[in-house]
Amino acid sequence: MDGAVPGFDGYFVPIVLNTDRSEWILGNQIEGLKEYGTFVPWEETAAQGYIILNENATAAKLTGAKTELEVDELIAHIRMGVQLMRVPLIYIEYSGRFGDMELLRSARRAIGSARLFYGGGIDSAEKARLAGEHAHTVVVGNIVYSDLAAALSTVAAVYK
Ligand SMILES: CC(C)=CCC/C(C)=C/CC/C(C)=C/CC/C(C)=C/CC/C(C)=C/CC/C(C)=C/CC/C(C)=C/COP(=O)(O)OP(=O)(O)O
Ligand SMILES: O=P(O)(O)OC[C@@H](O)CO
Repeated sequence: MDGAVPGFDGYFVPIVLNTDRSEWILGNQIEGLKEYGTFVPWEETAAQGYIILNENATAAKLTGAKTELEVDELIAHIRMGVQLMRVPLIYIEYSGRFGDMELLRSARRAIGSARLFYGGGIDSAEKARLAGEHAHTVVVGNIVYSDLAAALSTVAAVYK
């Protein structure tokens, strides 16, 4: 619940789409809303359909995510989020390693009117460029702490 800090431009609330553990689909979110619901800036807040595809990521272990998704399963998860749950964005999460760009390409084809976010293993401009070919938004994580220059180089690679 550390993210409930006022003053940011926006807030994303993740809903893990590829887990059977209900606390990561709605349980923790409801607990959060019980505590902070009155203060949430709804105009700047959106749900995020969160699909975790690296089995070694902390988030995958914590949530018991089913990370081995075939293309048709991935597309079904995206449609569940975008078409049935109406989330405005899907986050393909590979935190800790660079992901499968063919899967990302398939995700983009299925995304409809939602936005596609990608995160995981972006440590160079080239990897950012590859992910940016399919994702609307590329998220940079650990490289910010280990190599700031490389992290900054990703910006121009995506916004070209
Ligand atoms: C009042 C105010 C300003 C509010 C703004 C915030 C807001 C909208 C609050 C509303 C209340 C609410 C709904 C809160 C959400 C509560 C909550 C905790 C929901 C669960 C979120 C969720 C489903 C998360 C799943 C993903 C997950 C478990 C991520 C963990 C990430 C993690 C531990 C990463 C570690 O990364 P790292 O150390 O780099 O390791 P890896 O390399 O292995 O990734
Ligand atoms: O640390 P990395 O592997 O860049 O991952 C970033 C992001 O996907 C975390 O949500």
